[in-house]
Amino acid sequence: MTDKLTQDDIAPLQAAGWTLADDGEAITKTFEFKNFVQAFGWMTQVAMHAEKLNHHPEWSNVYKTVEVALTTHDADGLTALDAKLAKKMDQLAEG
Ligand SMILES: C[C@H](O)[C@H](O)[C@H]1CNC2=NC(N)=NC(=O)C2=N1
Repeated sequence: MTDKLTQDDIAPLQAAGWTLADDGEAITKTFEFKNFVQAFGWMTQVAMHAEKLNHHPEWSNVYKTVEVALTTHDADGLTALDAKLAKKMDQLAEG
């Protein structure tokens, strides 16, 4: 099992707009797109990466907004997999 992230690992994610949950066990972010197709297209791309990583987001979509929470259930907290998926999500949202 991957080690838990330290505050030093989490700081750059917070700088990129991710919010640390009060219990420290998840990071959250709200992604806003131009329209539903952009939002759902992004979710589809992220889903392929999540499956490849075997690490899956908790998320919900309303029209052009996607609310995301990342945590590693197996570790009851944040691990490198969450950081990796968060970065991928940011990258795909920019492009
Ligand atoms: C059996 C399977 O490998 C595990 O359940 C994986 C699947 N996807 C997962 N996704 C997330 N976010 N956390 C996990 O602990 C996790 N575990």
